[in-house]
Amino acid sequence: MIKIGIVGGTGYTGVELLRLLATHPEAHVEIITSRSEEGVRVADMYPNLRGHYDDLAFSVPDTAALGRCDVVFFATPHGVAHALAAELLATGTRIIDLSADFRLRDADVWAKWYGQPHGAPELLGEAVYGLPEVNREAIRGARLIAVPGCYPTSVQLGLIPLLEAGLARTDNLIADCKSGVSGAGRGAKVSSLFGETTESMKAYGVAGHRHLPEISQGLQRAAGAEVGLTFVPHLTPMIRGIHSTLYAQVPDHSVDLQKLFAERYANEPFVDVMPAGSHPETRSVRGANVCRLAVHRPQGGDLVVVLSVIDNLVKGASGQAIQNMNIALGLDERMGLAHPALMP
Ligand SMILES: NC(=O)C1=CN([C@@H]2O[C@H](COP(=O)(O)OP(=O)(O)OC[C@H]3O[C@@H](n4cnc5c(N)ncnc54)[C@H](OP(=O)(O)O)[C@@H]3O)[C@@H](O)[C@H]2O)C=CC1
Ligand SMILES: CC(=O)N[C@@H](CCC(=O)OP(=O)(O)O)C(=O)O
Repeated sequence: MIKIGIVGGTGYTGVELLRLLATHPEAHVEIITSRSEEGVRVADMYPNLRGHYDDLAFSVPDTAALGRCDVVFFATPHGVAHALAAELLATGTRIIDLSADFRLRDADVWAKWYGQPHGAPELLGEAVYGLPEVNREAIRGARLIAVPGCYPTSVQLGLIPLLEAGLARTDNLIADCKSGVSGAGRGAKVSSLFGETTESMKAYGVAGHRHLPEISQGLQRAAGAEVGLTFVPHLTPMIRGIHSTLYAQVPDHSVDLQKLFAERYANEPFVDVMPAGSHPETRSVRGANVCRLAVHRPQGGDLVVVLSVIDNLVKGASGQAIQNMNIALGLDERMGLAHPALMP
């Protein structure tokens, strides 16, 4: 069995890791940390996990104990993995980081967007960006994996077929994205209150959101050129899910876009290109490690619209993290992740 440690077990992505790993045939969670809930049994805090982790309790992070695990997931705010990664890697432990600590290649760009110096620039050369659909070979055997952000996963999967094929104009891409409230984490905040988020919707971060450089980095890699991207995230009254409506100018009408997308993702177990004319719904990916896509060319014009939906906590975080673990360890990529979504 693979010995697993999870740092940050009381957040939404931490408990989602527990839910998914409960049915993973090769994984055994040995350590789950929380500084605020030390000693509390996991099954007492999370009744949905009763019958699974009955002997497991939260403990404070202990680097020596984590270093005895085969894989440590960081489900923590940014900066935490920076502080512990080097020591853990030295013990031979693999790190799968759900935070943004190792997603950007450039430490100065990271510092600008995260408002603090990068805490481990010496590890950036080793860090692998864990989007399997573009980086599978590098993930195999990797010791330090940066799991992509939720918005970046949905936007990149939707636009890369057009960019890799050189079909989309790169100077005016638009990503109009809606997220459920769990994307903001489990910490108490006025902006996440039921009374603030129900029966209302709002944009935020229009002037610049920290996912902009991450998305741009991935799109530039796909396009082989600089990209101009407008990214507008929105908070919507749902718990889970991201719906991205993506706009790209595609002046070449000779290519069958439905076929292009279907072929690009033909061998991808967790990307579903829906039939022409589809409108994927967030509920159809709820709880599942899948991105559903639909490509449209309204009224036969130059503007192409791609619809992309994921569950922010699964393909946008914890499911993708486990997908990365499976690939890194040479397991079947689908192990523990094959279940369908909760809703039609
Ligand atoms: N929510 C989402 O949809 C997504 C989140 N992410 C990223 O994943 C990470 C976790 O997100 P999420 O689960 O929402 O976060 P939460 O805020 O819900 O949980 C954070 C967890 O980290 C622990 N923690 C906080 N500070 C420290 C610290 N200094 N040292 C050790 N543990 C700490 C907390 O427990 P305690 O304080 O008790 O120790 C808690 O368990 C973040 O970086 C987030 O940006 C990525 C993709 C999607
Ligand atoms: C709705 C909401 O607040 N979403 C978060 C992004 C989700 C997230 O956790 O960001 P990472 O993937 O980079 O960790 C935000 O806009 O900051």
